[in-house]
Amino acid sequence: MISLSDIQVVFGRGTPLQKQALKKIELTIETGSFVTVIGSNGAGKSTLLGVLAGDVLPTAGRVTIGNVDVSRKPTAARAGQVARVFQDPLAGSCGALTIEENLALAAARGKVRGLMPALGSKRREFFKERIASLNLGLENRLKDRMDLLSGGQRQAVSLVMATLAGSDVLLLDEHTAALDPGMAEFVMQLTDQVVTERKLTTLMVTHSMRQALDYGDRTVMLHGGEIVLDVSGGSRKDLQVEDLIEMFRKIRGQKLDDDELLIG
Ligand SMILES: Nc1ncnc2c1ncn2[C@@H]1O[C@H](COP(=O)(O)OP(=O)(O)OP(=O)(O)O)[C@@H](O)[C@H]1O
Repeated sequence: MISLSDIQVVFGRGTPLQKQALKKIELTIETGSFVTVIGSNGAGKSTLLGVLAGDVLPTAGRVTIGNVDVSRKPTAARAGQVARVFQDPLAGSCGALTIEENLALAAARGKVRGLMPALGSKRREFFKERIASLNLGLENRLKDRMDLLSGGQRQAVSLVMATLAGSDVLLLDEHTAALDPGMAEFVMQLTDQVVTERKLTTLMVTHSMRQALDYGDRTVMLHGGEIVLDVSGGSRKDLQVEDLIEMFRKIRGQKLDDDELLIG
């Protein structure tokens, strides 16, 4: 279970640019739940993921993951517990390393570094099997550099990487936003499969209202650093994309800019 209690994040405290990105967030997420997170630009979505990943330490409040208080633990100390896939396909892997080198690094996340096991034939075979399950033919390209892959291929490999260290929590930060619609759909289906098979507790930030309702079992809307909507179960099943957009409009109290959300 993940629990956020009274989480506040203030950036640039005491400067003219001071910004309270999260205000007294209270959120409990059951183990294995898949939560979609929506909200307009600057609502605090990425900050929320950052608080869970450890790269944003809260100004106040408590974060627990699996009953362990991680509030003051930096990213490296949570690396074996929390995996993250970013919007930019170049962000979560190293382009200059080969696919298998990236996989080896991902598998070592959260473990004591130093004497890393060499990439022996057993490990190669294991990586090959995992990559073959993507059905993208990448199992024959394990020695290719990551930066030779398309954005969609890279996101697919990033999802495999996210599962290698045995993390229970998966954070997805608009991880399909930079892909063309066909590839975005492929990566979403893969995401759903990975989350279900591995029973991962997942938070997915998305600007797509369709994705927010089609995937996962709960939807949370942030606005101005606060949770303004939290739906699951029957009331979520009854929700249509149009209803969500209407709620968005009401909460914002103004007309939405076209780039603030995607209807599809
Ligand atoms: N490192 C930082 N320093 C100062 N302000 C920041 C920092 N990171 C985020 N902010 C501010 O905090 C607020 C919340 O930002 P955040 O990136 O969490 O929003 P978001 O909902 O993810 O937005 P978007 O959809 O545009 O990515 C914004 O006003 C943003 O400008």
